[in-house]
Amino acid sequence: MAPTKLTQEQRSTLIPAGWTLVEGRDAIKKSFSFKDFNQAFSLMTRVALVAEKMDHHPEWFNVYNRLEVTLSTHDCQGLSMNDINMANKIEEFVSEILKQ
Ligand SMILES: C[C@H](O)[C@H](O)[C@H]1CNC2=NC(N)=NC(=O)C2=N1
Repeated sequence: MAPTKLTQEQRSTLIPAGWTLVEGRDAIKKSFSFKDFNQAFSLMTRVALVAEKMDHHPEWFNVYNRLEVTLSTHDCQGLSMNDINMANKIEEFVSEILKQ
């Protein structure tokens, strides 16, 4: 089924901590900072595998230990539950990596 845009109610309750709305488009973003490139790329490889499984892909920009992630759903031109699910998955991986 095609994804649908989140309602205001869903936006206010489901967007995880630290994710902010992007200006000028219906998307959320968050910046992460790791110890080194190895940690940043470790997150990216984990996310890449999940993205393929979910058929939902992040936009991201990486420089060494820093990663900026933007989530939005092209199929509905805005935020959908796929973005919430992906953001939660990213948070889970980040906390695993930061524990190491
Ligand atoms: C054809 C394919 O299933 C779609 O284009 C998928 C792939 N990955 C996707 N990723 C994102 N972020 N949004 C989408 O709408 C999307 N759609």
